Amino acid sequence: MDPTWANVLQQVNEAPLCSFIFGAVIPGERLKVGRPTSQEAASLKKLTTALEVRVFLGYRTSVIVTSSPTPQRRLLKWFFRGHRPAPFTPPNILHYSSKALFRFDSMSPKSSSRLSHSDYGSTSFSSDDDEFTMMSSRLAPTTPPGVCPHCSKVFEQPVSLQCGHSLCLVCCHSLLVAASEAPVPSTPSRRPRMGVSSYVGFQRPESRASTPSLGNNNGAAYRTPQCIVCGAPPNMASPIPNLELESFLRNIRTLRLNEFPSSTSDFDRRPQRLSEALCMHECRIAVVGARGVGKTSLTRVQYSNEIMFPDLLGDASPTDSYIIDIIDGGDLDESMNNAHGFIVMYSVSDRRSFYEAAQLFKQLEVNSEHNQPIVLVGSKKDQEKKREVPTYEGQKLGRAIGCPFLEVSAKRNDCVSETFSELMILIQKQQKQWQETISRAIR
Ligand SMILES: Nc1nc2c(ncn2[C@@H]2O[C@H](COP(=O)(O)OP(=O)(O)OP(=O)(O)O)[C@@H](O)[C@H]2O)c(=O)[nH]1
Repeated sequence: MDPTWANVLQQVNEAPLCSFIFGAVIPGERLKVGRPTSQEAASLKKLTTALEVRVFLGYRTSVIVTSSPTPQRRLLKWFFRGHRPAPFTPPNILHYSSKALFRFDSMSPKSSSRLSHSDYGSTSFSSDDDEFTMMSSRLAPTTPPGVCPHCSKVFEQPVSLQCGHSLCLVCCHSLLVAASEAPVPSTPSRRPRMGVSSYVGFQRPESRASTPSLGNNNGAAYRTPQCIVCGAPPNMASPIPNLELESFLRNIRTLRLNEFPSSTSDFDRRPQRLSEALCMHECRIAVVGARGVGKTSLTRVQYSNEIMFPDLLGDASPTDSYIIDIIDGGDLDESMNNAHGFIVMYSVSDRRSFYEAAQLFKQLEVNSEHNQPIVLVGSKKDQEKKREVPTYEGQKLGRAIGCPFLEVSAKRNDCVSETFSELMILIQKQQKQWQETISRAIR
């Protein structure tokens, strides 16, 4: 498919209702499309509204449109480069960083997955992200991910309604009770008709009294209330326990960000963050180095590799989840205050950049208040013929300043994930040490 908006629009237009659209702001290598023109954006909005699907698109957006529901697994695998085995397990969908956000929405309300879009909600983009959101106008404002749209608290015993949206069991019950207590508009009594519908309308008075949880509407006994997210009508089928969501919520470690003495105050203030709802860790990694050493390339390759690191962290529990925000270049002074860790880069084919990396270390050592962990990286290791800095010099510098050293190639995707996971391990260790120090001081 030619990666143009005209093509994407055509695909969306032709896609049957059971199709899926995946939108992401990961700078994907395939189907990379630029910002749509206002006309294209308007057409897409019209289409997505008609199809009742929310699409999060933006600059550097990868869009995958498929006309069949079956290749979901393959597409997701492709999307995550096969790093995660099962699609539709919550971690696949929830793992994102503010700069690499993955959204999934099913156009089919009766999706095979019980994990509906409301379970993950919409995540507000930070104002500095050059992105925009197009939503179906028929949908109510969504709650943060993992939060019940009725009580606005993290789900407890979530159950899925027939439309696919979820509520806490208690909320579901109270909505039913409220519906049953609401005055029923006086309508002329209908003559009972033959068939299933007439049976539905009929209920013994004693059974109604004995089941106060059932909502009623002109005599019909409902077990699921009207959906407060999409307005789907009440239903006589019982809600289904959303076991996948429940087990995911159970597994999320409830380690609050504010337990860390790191500079997360700005994140704390952001409303409706995933971390607020589910208490995930947020972590900023600054990639610094001389011009042209490959900072952006490394960042991009890492984002398209895999976004989260729970399975890479050596001694971390498998439920540890980090939202990684990679700061590419940027102001060093600001990074020294904001970042939780640094990747200092030089290019193995540029000796000058090696000297600049050594200078950067000095700056970080002198000026950085938080003593953030650092990883030294020699980039472009694939350029063997142009090499100006031998490996042993990088190792020597790493030893001298006491930080891990790796040579990487963004071009070949060699040692990129390892670099980030190495740094994540150090950051995690440092945060644990801080925590212990604090709890000792409090005791
Ligand atoms: N051969 C090779 N080239 C690379 C690699 N990584 C980056 N490059 C090339 O190096 C050049 C600079 O890459 P960038 O990622 O833009 O470097 P940067 O450090 O972000 O540059 P500035 O933002 O200008 O400081 C580009 O032409 C890349 O294609 C690599 O691993 N191998």
